[in-house]
Amino acid sequence: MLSVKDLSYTFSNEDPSKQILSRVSIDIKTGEFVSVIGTSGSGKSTLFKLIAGLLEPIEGQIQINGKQCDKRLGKVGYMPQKDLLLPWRTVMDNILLPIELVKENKKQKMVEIREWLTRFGLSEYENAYPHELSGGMRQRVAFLRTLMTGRDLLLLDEPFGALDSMTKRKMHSWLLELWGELQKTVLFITHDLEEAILLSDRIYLLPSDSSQIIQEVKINLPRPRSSNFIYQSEFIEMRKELERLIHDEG
Ligand SMILES: Nc1ncnc2c1ncn2[C@@H]1O[C@H](COP(=O)(O)OP(=O)(O)OP(=O)(O)O)[C@@H](O)[C@H]1O
Repeated sequence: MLSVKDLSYTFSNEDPSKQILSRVSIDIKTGEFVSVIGTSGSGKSTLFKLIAGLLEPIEGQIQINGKQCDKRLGKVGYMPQKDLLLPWRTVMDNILLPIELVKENKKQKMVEIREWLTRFGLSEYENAYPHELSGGMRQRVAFLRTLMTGRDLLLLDEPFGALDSMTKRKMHSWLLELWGELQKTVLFITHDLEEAILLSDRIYLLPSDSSQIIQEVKINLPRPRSSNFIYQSEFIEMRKELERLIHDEG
């Protein structure tokens, strides 16, 4: 579904040697859930912006569905780190944004969105404004807006980073159930190792120094998983292994 090959990027035109990403390669198969972890500033969000088409690489290729994709904007569902809900638009109008952009039939989509809002426990908030929502609710609205792009590949940039641990656990169960049902392909940024192991089929570890290579870890743990899975010995072993890798990398 997604193939990134030898991707390099720098924000500095004066000093091209100051690369944020250097020859990064990743592959995501259809239906996979893959996380990207790495220290702050290692270039995770930059990688997502490159895949989404908001930035252009200085080197390397990005293929979506087997095709080299130079015009990538709108080809993937992208949920940025900040939820970016427009404060002057209601929940419904925020979710309708991607539909307005491609000039689809809004009335038809509203019926579908109302069904999703009910499933997301937000049916009473259709006409609420973002400031009236809790953090978890805002993330669900932002996720629903990403879903409404209709894209099969979703890039989720640290969607639960700002949530308290109880809400986060609820959101994990919610996302695991939804992912199982929707059969979307997900690329997910997180700083939380437990979250990465619980949700993912594989994890990419982005190096803090762009001269080093990206590492890949397979999460060979059975599915379906629930949020209680984190207490099982195989999960704890996996976490130890990941911590060892991160420690060695540092
Ligand atoms: N628009 C920009 N102009 C210049 N430098 C930038 C810009 N955006 C990001 N950077 C720099 O690029 C590097 C990578 O940033 P990026 O946001 O991709 O990191 P990240 O791994 O997602 O970090 P975090 O985990 O803190 O979100 C950082 O050093 C950052 O300061």
